[in-house]
Amino acid sequence: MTTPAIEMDDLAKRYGETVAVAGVTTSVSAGSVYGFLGPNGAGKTTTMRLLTTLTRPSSGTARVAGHSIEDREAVSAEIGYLPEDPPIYDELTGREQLEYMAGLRDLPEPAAGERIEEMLDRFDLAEDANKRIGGYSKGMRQKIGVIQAVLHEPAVAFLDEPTSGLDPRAARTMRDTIAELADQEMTIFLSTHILPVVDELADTIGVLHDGKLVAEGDPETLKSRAEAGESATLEDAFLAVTTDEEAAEKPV
Ligand SMILES: Nc1ncnc2c1ncn2[C@@H]1O[C@H](COP(=O)(O)OP(=O)(O)OP(=O)(O)O)[C@@H](O)[C@H]1O
Repeated sequence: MTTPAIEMDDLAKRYGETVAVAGVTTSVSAGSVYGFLGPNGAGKTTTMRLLTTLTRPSSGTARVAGHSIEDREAVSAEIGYLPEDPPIYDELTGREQLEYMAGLRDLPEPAAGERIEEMLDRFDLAEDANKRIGGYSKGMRQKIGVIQAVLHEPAVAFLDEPTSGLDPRAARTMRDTIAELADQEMTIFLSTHILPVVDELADTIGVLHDGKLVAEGDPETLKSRAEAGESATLEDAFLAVTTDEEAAEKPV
């Protein structure tokens, strides 16, 4: 059996009184797409920040690409991360930003340059690549953010709402690209509120609610658990497992 790309063991994070992640234990197979769902405030971003070593757990452990998240340097070398607000410089052009990232990652030339051009082309950015990012639309910034997260072909890519701000054509390109990267054995940890995206791409879905993993399985299994029967959608399944039972049981 191959080592999982991500392993979490009772991973938890508290901010004062707030329990953001309440002890999550699971693993993600290498080369798979893991769809990470949950209502606002469920703890998805915090989990991704823990796995990408941007914040340290209050308790519990995790391993990413075989390295403990305590070893920031080792994990960083193996991952790419698209956060909600991608770190890009307004004063650079799109091409310069990607070249800068390739430099930080020590990517060899000419392969790096070729990959940058291929990605710019794929995301319809070639014509604007020499313009400053400061003048880019939200969708164009998002494309640069995603490209720089996967440019170095990391073992594991953490993508937070990768289709955010994208028009339908660009969103299609994004979904195709994610599927292609997974085919090339990249593990994709995908957090989004857009359920059809997860339904289409994810091999496994995990649903976080109040910091706890309340459901996990492949899309079809999750749907079959929803009460709506055979016609159940992922939305039905999501709503079923994230309803706050205490609140629902309270008399009105
Ligand atoms: N730096 C922080 N300091 C204090 N509380 C925080 C911090 N980061 C997150 N939290 C709290 O932890 C909980 C989980 O937040 P998190 O951002 O991880 O949720 P999320 O699932 O990503 O939500 P969304 O879907 O809205 O992005 C929330 O109650 C949030 O207020």
